[in-house]
Amino acid sequence: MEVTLLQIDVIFGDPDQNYRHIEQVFKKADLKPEQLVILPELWDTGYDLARLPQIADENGVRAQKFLAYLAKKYQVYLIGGSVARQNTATFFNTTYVYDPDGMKIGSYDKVHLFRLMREDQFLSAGNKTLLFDIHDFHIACDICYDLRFPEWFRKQASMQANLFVVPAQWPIQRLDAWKKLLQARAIENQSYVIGVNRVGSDPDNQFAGHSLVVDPLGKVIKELGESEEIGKITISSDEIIASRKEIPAFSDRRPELY
Ligand SMILES: O=C(O)CCC(=O)C(=O)O
Repeated sequence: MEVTLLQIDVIFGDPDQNYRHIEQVFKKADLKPEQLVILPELWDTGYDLARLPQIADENGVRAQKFLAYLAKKYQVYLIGGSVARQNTATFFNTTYVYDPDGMKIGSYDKVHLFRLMREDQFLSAGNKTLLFDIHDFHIACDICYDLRFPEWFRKQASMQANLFVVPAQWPIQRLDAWKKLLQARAIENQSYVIGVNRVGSDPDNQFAGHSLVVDPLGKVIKELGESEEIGKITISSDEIIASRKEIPAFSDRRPELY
């Protein structure tokens, strides 16, 4: 499966500009039909959480229309990073996923809220997994801070996930943790992990970039830099089968002891 990572900057609190920017990025991304395309976290508003009542997307209507249009126009599978979604008086950090006909595959609300960036004060947490098949991969959607919760990933792996996609706004001062956690989740679940981070800064943080693709052995097979960049890679489910055959860690578990 061919994958395109759209590592972009996000303009703080300005959805109109961010929508325009993404349209431009798609134009120059040289996308091929049936590819998987991935955006970063909160690409519409950034972390302007205090202004969510003014700028969040009511019921995600605008984002869903836009992402469906892009998926159909470019004939790609699209994991649409995440957007700030308003549901009456409540706000969520929500991923939408589309197929090449522009049909929605599903949505995911970020489950673990990141206190350091005040998500707990402004957002509500989701409580459901999102798993779906694209080509021969069983994909789980996670968002940024979810990466710190191995139990959550293991639960998805036990539901047959073998590719984890993690859109993020991960700050640069914890770049080491970003890379190591992506690798750890890949190794312990013998799965691919793809992290798509934003670049640039907002009033509180500078973001790390370094979007990463990690193979089921934990090897980094693609790493982007610290500027806007379009990353491309081909991944194969044969690698998952081979690594699980060589080291059958799933069947060697002793759940009765844990
Ligand atoms: O866990 C971290 O260090 C970063 C998490 C984060 O930035 C987020 O969830 O938005």
